[in-house]
Amino acid sequence: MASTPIKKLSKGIQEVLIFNNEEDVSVSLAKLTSELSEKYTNDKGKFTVVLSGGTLIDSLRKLLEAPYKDSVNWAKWHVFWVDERVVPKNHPDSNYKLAYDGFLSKVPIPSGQVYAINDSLSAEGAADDYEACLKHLVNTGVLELSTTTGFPIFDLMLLGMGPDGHMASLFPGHPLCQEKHRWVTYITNSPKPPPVRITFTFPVINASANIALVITGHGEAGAVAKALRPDLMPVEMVSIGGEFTWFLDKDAASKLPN
Ligand SMILES: O=C(O)[C@H](O)[C@@H](O)[C@H](O)[C@H](O)COP(=O)(O)O
Repeated sequence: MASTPIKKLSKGIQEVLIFNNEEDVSVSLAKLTSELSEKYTNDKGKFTVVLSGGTLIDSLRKLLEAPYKDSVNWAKWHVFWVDERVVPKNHPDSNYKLAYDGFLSKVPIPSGQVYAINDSLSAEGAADDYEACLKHLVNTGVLELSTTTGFPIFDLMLLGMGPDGHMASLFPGHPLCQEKHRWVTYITNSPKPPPVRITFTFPVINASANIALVITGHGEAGAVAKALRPDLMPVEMVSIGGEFTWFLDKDAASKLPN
């Protein structure tokens, strides 16, 4: 049974659906995911899905119930992680373990189509290895590349956002947010523990065909309000082909972070 949003907003091309409670979010997320699974499976014979950690996995629980558990064509799913903590796969901090225990162990996705990180490598090695895995999957036809950007296109990314506004392991103000070339990179000083992680970069996130950003609970309310503030200042609407440089004195810049 689908649940109806109590409110709809839009932010540019992004649609924002607000539900009465987390249960309704979960119901609606299952419906969207199963519809996209059917569409991509029918069109291309496969469905590439990217998971995050956090509360997202629990929000996927309705997919484990009727009608989805038996109607979704799980054999066509290919599962990836937008970010992963560099810990053994059986460690309590592992996003793989979180997803396996709460979701993947309960549906018949072939194990060869679940792409966990190599947990025997360093962060740098694991990021290189995961990027090589994605490139191999491009060569075997599981993933396609965007003809405009050259980055891999995933059918659906299921993402969360932290109270500080981070998504994947891309934290506000961190230089990794500026990465333009790598598909997968690593961080050794994540503000959210554990500190050592690998993460997809923004160009890969931006190449995805669909993103469901799932945010529930009071903890993230401040970050949501900041990200969705309705009023763009006129200066934020300027978009030019050449360079646009701000010249500020220290007083004018005094309320900026750092
Ligand atoms: O490995 C991680 O830390 C997660 O992938 C992370 O990016 C998560 O998606 C957000 O922190 C939101 O987490 P919550 O849903 O628990 O707020």
